[in-house]
Amino acid sequence: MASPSSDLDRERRKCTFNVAELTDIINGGREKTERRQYLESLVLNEPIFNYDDYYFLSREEKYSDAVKKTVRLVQVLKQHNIEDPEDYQTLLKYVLNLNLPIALHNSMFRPTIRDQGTDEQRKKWLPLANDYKIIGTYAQTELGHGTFIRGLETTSTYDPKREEFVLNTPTLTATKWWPGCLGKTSTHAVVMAQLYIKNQCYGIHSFIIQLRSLKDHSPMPGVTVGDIGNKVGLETNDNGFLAMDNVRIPRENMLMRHAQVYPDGTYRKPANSKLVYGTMVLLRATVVSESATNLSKAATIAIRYSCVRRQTEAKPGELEPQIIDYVTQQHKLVPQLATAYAFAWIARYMMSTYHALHADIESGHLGALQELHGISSGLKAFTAEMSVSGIEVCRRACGGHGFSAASGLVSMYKDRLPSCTYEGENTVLYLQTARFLLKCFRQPSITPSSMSYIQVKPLPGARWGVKSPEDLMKPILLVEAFEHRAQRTIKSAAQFLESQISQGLDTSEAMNRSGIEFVRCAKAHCYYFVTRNFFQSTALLKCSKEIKESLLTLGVVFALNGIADNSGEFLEDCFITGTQMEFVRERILYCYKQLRPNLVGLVDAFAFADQSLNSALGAYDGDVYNRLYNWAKRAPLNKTDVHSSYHKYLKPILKSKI
Ligand SMILES: CCCCCCCC/C=C\CCCC(=O)SCCNC(=O)CCNC(=O)[C@H](O)C(C)(C)COP(=O)(O)OP(=O)(O)OC[C@H]1O[C@@H](n2cnc3c(N)ncnc32)[C@H](O)[C@@H]1OP(=O)(O)O
Ligand SMILES: Cc1cc2nc3c(=O)[nH]c(=O)nc-3n(C[C@H](O)[C@H](O)[C@H](O)COP(=O)(O)OP(=O)(O)OC[C@H]3O[C@@H](n4cnc5c(N)ncnc54)[C@H](O)[C@@H]3O)c2cc1C
Repeated sequence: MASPSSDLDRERRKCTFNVAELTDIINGGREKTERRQYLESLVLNEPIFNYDDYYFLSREEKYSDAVKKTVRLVQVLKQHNIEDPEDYQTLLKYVLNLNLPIALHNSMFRPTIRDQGTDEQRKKWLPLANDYKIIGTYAQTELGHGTFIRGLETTSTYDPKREEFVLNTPTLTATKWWPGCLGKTSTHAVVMAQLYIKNQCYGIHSFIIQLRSLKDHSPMPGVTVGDIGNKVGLETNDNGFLAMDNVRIPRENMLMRHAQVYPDGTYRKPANSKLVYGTMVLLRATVVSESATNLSKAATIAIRYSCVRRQTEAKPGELEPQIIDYVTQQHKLVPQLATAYAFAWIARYMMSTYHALHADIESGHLGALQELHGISSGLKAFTAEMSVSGIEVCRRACGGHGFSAASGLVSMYKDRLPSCTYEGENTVLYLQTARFLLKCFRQPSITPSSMSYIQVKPLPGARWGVKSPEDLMKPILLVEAFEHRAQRTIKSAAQFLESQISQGLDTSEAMNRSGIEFVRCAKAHCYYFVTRNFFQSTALLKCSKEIKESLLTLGVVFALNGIADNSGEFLEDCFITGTQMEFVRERILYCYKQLRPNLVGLVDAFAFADQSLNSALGAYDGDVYNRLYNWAKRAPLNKTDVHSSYHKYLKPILKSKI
């Protein structure tokens, strides 16, 4: 048997490009790489951030361990004056392999105060939050409602006499349920509640509530709070419940940047009622980036392992091939790698679009709200869905060892799975994007330039200009196929809706009946958007010819697999012919062959620290079998040669039989 490490060494020698150059591209430049390395150096050598036995811990131990790590992380950040949120995100993404029990504090609580608080409120709360003197969460979802926010039942009633709001959980279904970090960690929460003034309801607004005493962490009077119990993954997080019984807060605790309640109870409504949903939009954009990072990790583990793992001698006596050399294995893993790169590029686009449109919104250009919502909803759903399914493909591609916790892929899958549900259930978000696409289809004036393609009506007899398999290496033709599919499905969804309305259905029922068409066109739009962005971004890169070639080939794999996996949608209007579909399959194989020498280089370029992968299968040195063996020996069941259950239960029956 060949040595696993020599297998990876050989793979690395075969790589045609400079891996460090690609790492810089992925990170966004040399300076960013150096910053990342500096941040890594601050934590990687600290024993507290060791994850070696993490997979053996119980849920409670995992939570407790995560709190310990969180506190140390906060100390490190303070010690080195690290305040830039980007640095914090870099640490979480590339270095620390866990969901912190302060995730919501940084990803939602602080941003909500920043975006929805007045200048005075920011001045009061942000220094406390930035310094972790208080820890907050975002409590919106209730037992009875998550998707339909307008249906939330928690009430916040203004008492003008005392200039206070009184918060209540009027029914069981009004109990806040699911908010991350709520159960045991947070001292404060932004609570979304229906605002009542003089018996009139003004809809959902945000209020800052103190949940726990800052002296001893016990729940505040009127507050019932706790953990909701075990769920799929996210064991380090204390997703919680919250019920409030006449909890009084000062008037100043309503976040009043957009809507105001004056001392006498006069209400001033926001310029747009959706401004209160802003933090969710930010987090949806963040999910795109998280989906990219995690799929990159999964591809790194599975591809390194597949170069080390050997199985089934082709001819008697010959060395068994590396499993990566089976084309079926390549067909599992190369598309995941291509998707990881496509998502890394779209994540960058999403974040810069978020910042640009958010700045527009801040300066009063509220038209940007629907554009940002339209783009971010679909991309959140699309990337979460493909990333989660891609992680599972990677896990299965590792065979039996993919089933072991030591692979790192089991917990990754479980921790990412909820991203299809939280921050807007995926179907619900696709439907939101579809609404926006249809609006653009009908109203050129509101269509942003990034979506102007929607205005071009697809020609009924349009045919794909691909004449040979070589043509499939041309980005323009690949993008054209996705553009055509998106245009056609948007048009067809609009026609379907109109046909329902013309049959006499009211708008909401017609929309419901059109839902499947809506989701179809939203997915088609997202595939087009991501493919187009991949080729556009890659074309702009200033890099070596070898890197550009590899990236373009990955783009072709992403596009061609998208066509092959959704072939019906391209064939049904005869845009693509059966012969062209054969070209597609042929070219996919060709691309796998082209990429084969560079697969390890392409995953090494993500530059994940071993600690952040926490995988016996995916470590840089490829020493898979020693790692698996040593890890198993440390399993709690192996602490003694004879387990206590032998003495308690097994011994009597074993003896009685002889
Ligand atoms: C390295 C850092 C890592 C950080 C990682 C952190 C990990 C954290 C982990 C988990 C956190 C999870 C947190 C949460 O889950 S918080 C709760 C999230 N909840 C949701 O997302 C709920 C989803 N529901 C909604 O968003 C909405 O209710 C809705 C489905 C969009 C419908 O809203 P509503 O009923 O008010 O609206 P209408 O249907 O009446 O639509 C009216 C028009 O408004 C448009 N609209 C809706 N939302 C928005 C928006 N946000 N912005 C702009 N416009 C919006 C909607 O499309 C309609 O437009 P139209 O033109 O069609 O009339
Ligand atoms: C791990 C995790 C962490 C979370 N963290 C937080 C948090 O920090 N803070 C917070 O406030 N919340 C949080 N949530 C709640 C989360 O945001 C909601 O669960 C999510 O928005 C989905 O809402 P729901 O549970 O009401 O699902 P439902 O809406 O009940 O969805 C069930 C099904 O109904 C369908 N459906 C619902 N409405 C429609 C519709 N209009 N059209 C078509 N189909 C529809 C959905 O597609 C889905 O198939 C978290 C949830 C999870 C799982």
